Amino acid sequence: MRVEPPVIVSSDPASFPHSVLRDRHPAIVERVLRAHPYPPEVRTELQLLVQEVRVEPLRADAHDAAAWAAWGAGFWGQSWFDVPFLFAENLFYRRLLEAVGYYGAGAWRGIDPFGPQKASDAPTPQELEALAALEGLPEAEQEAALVRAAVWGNRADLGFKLVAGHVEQVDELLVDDGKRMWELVGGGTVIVVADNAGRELLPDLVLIDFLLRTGRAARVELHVKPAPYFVSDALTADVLDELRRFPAGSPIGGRLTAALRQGTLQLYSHSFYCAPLTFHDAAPELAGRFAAAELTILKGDLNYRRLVGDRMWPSSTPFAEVSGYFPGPVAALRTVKSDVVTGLAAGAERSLPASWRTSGAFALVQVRG
Ligand SMILES: O=P(O)(O)OC[C@@]1(O)O[C@H](CO)[C@@H](O)[C@@H]1O
Repeated sequence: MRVEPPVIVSSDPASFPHSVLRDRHPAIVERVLRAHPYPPEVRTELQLLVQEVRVEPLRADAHDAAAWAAWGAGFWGQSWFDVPFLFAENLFYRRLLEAVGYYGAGAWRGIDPFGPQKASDAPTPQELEALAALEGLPEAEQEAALVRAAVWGNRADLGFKLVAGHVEQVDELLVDDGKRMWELVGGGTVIVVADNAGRELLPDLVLIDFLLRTGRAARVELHVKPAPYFVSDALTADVLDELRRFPAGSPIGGRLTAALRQGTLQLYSHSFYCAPLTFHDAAPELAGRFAAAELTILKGDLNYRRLVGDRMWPSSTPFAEVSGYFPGPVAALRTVKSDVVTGLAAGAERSLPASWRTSGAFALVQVRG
């Protein structure tokens, strides 16, 4: 049994997690304050959240106060920088929703604090056309192109772009198990666990259309977040917005809409997706879905961290070993935007630039059958 490295915290001022809490979270709040003309009491709550030194629980009347009290047991009252990074980030987004009254009884209930930001980063008609044109290629070429579009689409993460500025266009896949991914699908159910809306969700939808129209999947479940999260993560409303972006008469848009109506494409969500947990702790209902699927495709950096555990693994730790517990075949498609990496060849990282784990210039397509 491999000894697990400790769970990542944010205490080292030179570390990536520290920069997320110190720089990214205040920048996110700043954007939220600009996005909507929130009333004074909301603006005050948001400013207090940014200034908070020690993690505080949700208000007692929150619908999920008890769950959060348990997840944070042992952490309440500690510095934001000293609690696990995954917990701190999740709590930040949950507390942000509390501050803006997302679950409250008032008039701002259900208003997505990140909605205007998502809308301003919508895919262009040219991006839609380029993806639609793939249909003219031989199927093997479509398979390869769709995996690449889906993995690089993961760079369209607004939380990341907020502080990353211009991303180096290195476009290097450090691991490419794409072919193996296609060998795993044979006409059953495929689950796609979505990450970001907009420019990431678009290639994901085109991939789903390919799975369904070629019979590689009889049924696809698209898992979305139950609430606004990590700025640009996709909700049901974002999927519907995205479908409306396909021009009238677009075959892909038409097929996807029909698939939703027929149930061959099903939208699904679970509170787990906004909880400070890894897939090791997925609820039985969710784990059962993964077990029954022919393949689960996990999109994005955060889902990768949830899959292998938010730990500073040596990068040569075998991916199959750390994902072996996942209840079914799994493919992780992810642009590398945080410290957690597994599955590289021994010594491979020696030739990479110092910033390779967080620059968004590298990506992974990793599969465990
Ligand atoms: O999951 P995604 O959208 O690919 O990325 C989420 C992200 O931007 O946020 C986290 C840090 O705050 C990291 O996991 C990653 O950098």
